[in-house]
Amino acid sequence: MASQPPFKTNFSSIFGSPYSGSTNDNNTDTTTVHTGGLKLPVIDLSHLTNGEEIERKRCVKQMVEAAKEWGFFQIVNHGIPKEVFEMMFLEEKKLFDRPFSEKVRENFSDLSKNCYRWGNPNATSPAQYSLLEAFHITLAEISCLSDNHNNLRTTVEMYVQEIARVAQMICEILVKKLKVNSNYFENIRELKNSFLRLNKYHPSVLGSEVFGLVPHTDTSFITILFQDRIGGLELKKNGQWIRVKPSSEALTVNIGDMFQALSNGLYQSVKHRVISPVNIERLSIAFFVCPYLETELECYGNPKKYRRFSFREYKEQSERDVKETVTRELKLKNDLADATECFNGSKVKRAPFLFSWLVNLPNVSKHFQRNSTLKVKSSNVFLMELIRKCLLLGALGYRPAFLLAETVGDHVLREKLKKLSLIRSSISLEQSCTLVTTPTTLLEQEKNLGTSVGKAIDFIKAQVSKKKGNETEKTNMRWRKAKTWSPFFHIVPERVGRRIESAKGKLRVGLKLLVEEGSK
Ligand SMILES: O=C(O)CCC(=O)C(=O)O
Ligand SMILES: [Fe+2]
Repeated sequence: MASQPPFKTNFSSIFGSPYSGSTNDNNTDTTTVHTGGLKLPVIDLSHLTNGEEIERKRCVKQMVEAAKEWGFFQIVNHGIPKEVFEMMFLEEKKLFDRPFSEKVRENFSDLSKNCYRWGNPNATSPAQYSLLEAFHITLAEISCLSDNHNNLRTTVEMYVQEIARVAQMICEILVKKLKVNSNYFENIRELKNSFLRLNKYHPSVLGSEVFGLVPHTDTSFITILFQDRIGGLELKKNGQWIRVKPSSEALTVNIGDMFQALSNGLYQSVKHRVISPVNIERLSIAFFVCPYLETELECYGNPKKYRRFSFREYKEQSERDVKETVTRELKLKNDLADATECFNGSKVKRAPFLFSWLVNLPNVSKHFQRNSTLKVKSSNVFLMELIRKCLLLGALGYRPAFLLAETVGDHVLREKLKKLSLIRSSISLEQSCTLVTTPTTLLEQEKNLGTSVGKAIDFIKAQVSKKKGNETEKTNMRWRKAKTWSPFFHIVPERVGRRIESAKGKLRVGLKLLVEEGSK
């Protein structure tokens, strides 16, 4: 019986069939992986136990620096025998090889209901879909693993024993630097909310825009990952995705949201993702050190970036974030469909030229991306145009511009539109507008209109400045900000995919909300 989840069918039922590898999302950002020059810190843990005091101190310093600078590091000589990993992988394989119909069954291996996850049923775009299946086993559940799978239980117990020892060492070092209450890590093996995640990534069959695991941060204090030799894990540093080299000797450690909060942002919970392997499967095992639900986290440092909050509170907030994002996403999709429909056909004839340009923008962008003979550098150029025109149209009082701003999804833009629309300009672009449909003619006409658009924008800027008195500089600054704003990271609701699975939200969003609510 087939063990693999029905990814293709599921994917097609969400996004339509057959999947062509091209979507309306400009958000996948899968191509910008840079590896040259940057090397993930590798920390030799043997210095902690065997080394001289000076070596021990150097090792501690390296780890703390890595947590601050990278939020990621690799550890070698951790003392876990390689047989432990081999046995764990064997059990993991056996588990994933069980028939799919069994794995989805409630109480499979006496595990809890949501322990087996695959794909992402809540994805609203292919870029939110993860081509993986995973078992999520909390420490509390290990002892419940059924006797029928005794090997699994004993192997998992052994693995957790070993990995928790290493986690204990790392957490103690990291927390010591913070001068906060270190009770959080008294006995990691007893933190029943901590969990193992067994991941199996399937070869990319749904197109290059679909991730193995969508970009996310971990909710944990720290996560320790063991992976096979296939690779695919990438982390984000200075705006670039960097590949983490797999190694059978090294474990990869990353800082999670809880340590970022505890350290008042000193340690970084860094965004990471997995690119689907090509023609091969990939296995990994992640151990997440998490507090008890009722544990209250208080950050170190002044001024405090985050108020005191419990882990439960954080998780619940995150779940709300996820729900809202999904609802918002679906609403935006419908809005865009409405807007497109509205401006297709006869109605479009009455629409101003710029608006039809806007509606066609995603297609235009794709067209030029594919056609290298045209001198358009990237879809960024088009998206910046989209923003500029949204602003302009909003300023001229066209309500649909709000819809498109919503679709772009950036609050700076929306706020700007709200303000600008109060100042009705007398400029009418409609006079010079004719309906256009093809990307080339659109661009040509846009070029012809270039100067008047520029003038209109200048006029609006002047109006805004006048209205705000001597706030011209401020306005210009906001304007520059809107112009340099990168749309990619706002369009991707990265919270949705992985976070739905793990019921967690974006630290930036989740904790910011907490701060705001708590700033009394
Ligand atoms: O499998 C990997 O390389 C990363 C897994 C991961 O990030 C996770 O499970 O949160
Ligand atoms: Fe992760």
